[in-house]
Order: sequence, then structure tokens, then C-alpha cells
Amino acid sequence: KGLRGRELQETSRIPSKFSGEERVAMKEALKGAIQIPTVSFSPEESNTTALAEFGEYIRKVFPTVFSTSFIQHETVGDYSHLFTVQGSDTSLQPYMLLAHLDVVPAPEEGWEVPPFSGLEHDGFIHGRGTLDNKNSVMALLQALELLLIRNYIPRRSFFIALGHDEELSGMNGAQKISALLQARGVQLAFIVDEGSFILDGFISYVKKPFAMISVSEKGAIHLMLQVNMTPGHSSAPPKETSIGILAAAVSRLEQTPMPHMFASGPLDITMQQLADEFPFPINILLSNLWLFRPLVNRLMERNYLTNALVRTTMALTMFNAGVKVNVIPPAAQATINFRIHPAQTVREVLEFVKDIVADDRVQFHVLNAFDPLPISPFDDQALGYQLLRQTIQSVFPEIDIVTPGICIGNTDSRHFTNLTTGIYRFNPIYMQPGDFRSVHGINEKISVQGYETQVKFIFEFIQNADSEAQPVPHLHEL
Ligand SMILES: CCCCCCCC/C=C\CCCCCCCC(=O)N[C@@H](CCCCN)C(=O)O
Ligand SMILES: [Zn+2]
Ligand SMILES: [Zn+2]
Repeated sequence: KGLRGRELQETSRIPSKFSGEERVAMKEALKGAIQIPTVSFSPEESNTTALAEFGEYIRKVFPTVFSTSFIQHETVGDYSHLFTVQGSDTSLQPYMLLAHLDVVPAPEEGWEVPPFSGLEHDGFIHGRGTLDNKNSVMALLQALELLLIRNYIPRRSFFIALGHDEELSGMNGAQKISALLQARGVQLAFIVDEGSFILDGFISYVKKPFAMISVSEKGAIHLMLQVNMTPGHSSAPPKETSIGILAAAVSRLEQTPMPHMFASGPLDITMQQLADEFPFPINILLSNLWLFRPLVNRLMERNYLTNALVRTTMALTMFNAGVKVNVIPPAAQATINFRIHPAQTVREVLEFVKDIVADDRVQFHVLNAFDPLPISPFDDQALGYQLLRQTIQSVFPEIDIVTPGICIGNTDSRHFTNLTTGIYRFNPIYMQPGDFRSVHGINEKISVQGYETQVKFIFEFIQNADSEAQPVPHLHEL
């Protein structure tokens, strides 16, 4: 028996119904948040004025959150925020809801409206951060504010953590919050962060949108390759230059994809759950992976997104060399961004890369590296996963597939493995491929209705987390 079939206690539930006035206030609050340019430019440069202003802004917009006796607010790492919401039942393990308030830069070129205007147009709020990730920051505080106004008192304690440097790796925000909680002896039942969505139209054959909860996250290596040569006059060149040697090395890497890892991890379950949505004969292939896995492997590799789910990827992102047209270049440098599949490790990827490069003249400098995140439980007993699944079913009754997945990017949640084994990445919003391209791209926007639904989702989720686990026997057990 698990939590999967449990009934949510309906007694003393606060209905997720918001007045017209509240709905206007919630969208205006999001617009105001978008107008504060909390940009993380580079590890050396953030808009600290905007980050401080954001702190003042949430105090003003969510007065009840800041004045409730059982909520403690702390600023961490100067600009991140930690809210501790004390529940009435201390026997229940607390959980954490996580989001980040910094955004990537948004030069105005290509935008239909200025990226920090927060303008509403055709039912959408436009601007940098509307999907990544001020929608979550504001929806978390908004849902809590609305619950408190209705005299809500939680049973289960929880934390809301809002990082200010996720786009720069979260070392001053999420990591400090994690260390602070660890020092206080906190252990969490689970964490929910950004990192996946209700996916709509990502797989051409699958017509129905489905919810994907990411239960793991890829690791990463930032690797710099360097070749040094003695500089000299270009009129009498050596047979090879540092640029030629390095270009050949990275070309060999680009031509040699990392091994296919589809057989390991939660993706098998994802594909089996989606099998019935595919037309014949793909549905048969996916339902019989034991026989057709090699064929399915080739299908997955064809699409750049599903390819990213099944293997470690590499992207050559920087290449620098040369000082003058008639000078043999002294050094050439290439920086490669690897995203490591959960079935591989940093060490394995580095060994693979060195074997492919196979040239002693190429030096390797690891600038940053971390292993993939462990796979969080998603079985019937997994509280965080089951609460998400149940809330998806009640808020999005049209969604009948909820699958585990892998997050191909990195999130602040990776700093919390010391506090919990249950880390789930899911944003309760519909995401189409065009919306996905707007994240870190241009014309990022969220529909007003989508944002209201995100608030409703959190409003219900927080209450669901208070319910007693009441396993209901499966039908076949009766
Ligand atoms: C079989 C189903 C096919 C599904 C296709 C998946 C579609 C993609 C869906 C969701 C992916 C969302 C990833 C969002 C999280 C990324 C957050 C992010 O950009 N993080 C940065 C952190 C940078 C830190 C500084 N180095 C990153 O990863 O680069
Ligand atoms: Zn983000
Ligand atoms: Zn981002």
C-alpha cells in the first residue's frame, strides 16, 4: 500500500477560489516583479541595487507573509530569502519550495516589448523572468499570502527559499541557505524547484500534453582545452599551429558522441507511460523495449532534446586564439560545456574525452565540475512525488499522464542533497517548444491564466502537504 491511492482530507480545506480583485492584484504583483531588473550578468557582476529593491518589493506586496507570527523571514547571502513557516504538528517532517529571483540578461533587440516592462498584452505578461523564474517566486509568496488572509494555519512546517544567484550557480544564495539549515539540523521530506513543466508538443507524435516531474538532474563539466606553441613569424610556419591542433582535437570530440544511456534511469518508465500516445508501430516498439531498444535508441537520437535525455552532451561554447595575422599563435583555448547523464560520472567523462583527444600537446583544465544528481524516489511511497501527482490531477484534470524525467539543465536544488533524497523539479505551467526557446531567449511571457493557475496549484499543494497519509487499498486487494 502506498500514498498513491490516498484520499486527501477534505475537512477544513480552503477552496482555491480567488475574487476578481485578488486576481487583478496577483497579476499586477507579477508585473511589478518583472520591472525590477535583477540581472545576473557574470560571476563578477550582478545588479545588486535591483536585488535589494526586490527584497523591499516583496515586503510591500505580501504584508501578511511578513507579519505572521509563525513565519520567520531571514535574508541570506545579502539578497536571498528564507521563510520558515512553522506548522502545528511537529511530528511531520518539513519540506521546501524553492525558486530564484535573478534572471539572465535581456538585451532589447528582438523583443516585441521591452524585456523589463512587465507589459500585459493579449492575455500575456511579457518580460524576462516571467517563466524563469519570477513566476515561481511570486506565485509561492502569493499563494501563501492568500492562504494566510483566509486564516490558514499549516500542520506541516515548510520553508520557502528564494535564491538570488541561481543563474551564476547559486553559491551565495541556495548553497548558503542549505548550509544554514544543515547547521540547524534540518532534514527535509522533499524539495520542489523549477526544472520541468507540463510539456505540450515536444514530441511530434504525442498530441496530448503530459506532466513531467524531473527526478534527477544532469551533472556538468566546464572543461578548457589548451595548446601552447612557441610564437614566431608566420612566413616560416611549423607544420601545425596551436589553433590547428586544438581544432582537430575538438572536431574529434564533436564527431564522437558519448555512449547512449537510455537503458539506465527513469526514462524507460517515461517512454512506457507515453507508449500508448504514439501511433502504430512506435507504440509497439516502446511497449517492448526488451526487444526494440536499439531501434528506439536511434529514434531518440534524432531529436536534439530527446538526444540530451539519453546521453552526456558536449557543446563547444568558447574558442580563443591568435594575436595578429602574421604571428604564429602562442596559445589556443577552447571551452566545452558537458552535461553529464545521471548514469555517468565526471571521472568517466574526463577519461572518455582524454581517450578521444589522444594528443599529449592538448592540456586539460577542469574549470568546474559536478556529478549528476541522484535519482529521487518516485514510487508509491514517495511523498513529494505523490503530492505533486495528486495536485496535478486536481488542478489540471485534463492531464492524465504524469511521468518522471531528467532535468537537462541545472537548478538551485542541487545544493540541497545534504538535506533530502527527494528533489523534484516541476513548474505547474504549460510549456510549448516556442515558450522553451524564450527562456534565456527573447519574448519570454506567461499567460495571465497560466500564472493564476500556478498560484492555485501552490495554494492547493501546500494544503495537500498537510493531509494525513491515508492509504486506500488498490482495487485488486479488495
Ligand atoms: C521525452 C520527453 C521529451 C522532453 C523534452 C524536454 C524538454 C525540456 C523541458 C524542460 C527543461 C527545462 C530546463 C530548465 C532548467 C534550466 C535552468 C538553467 O538554465 N540553469 C543553468 C544554470 C547555470 C548555472 C551557472 N553555470 C544551466 O543549466 O545552464
Ligand atoms: Zn531558472
Ligand atoms: Zn535560467
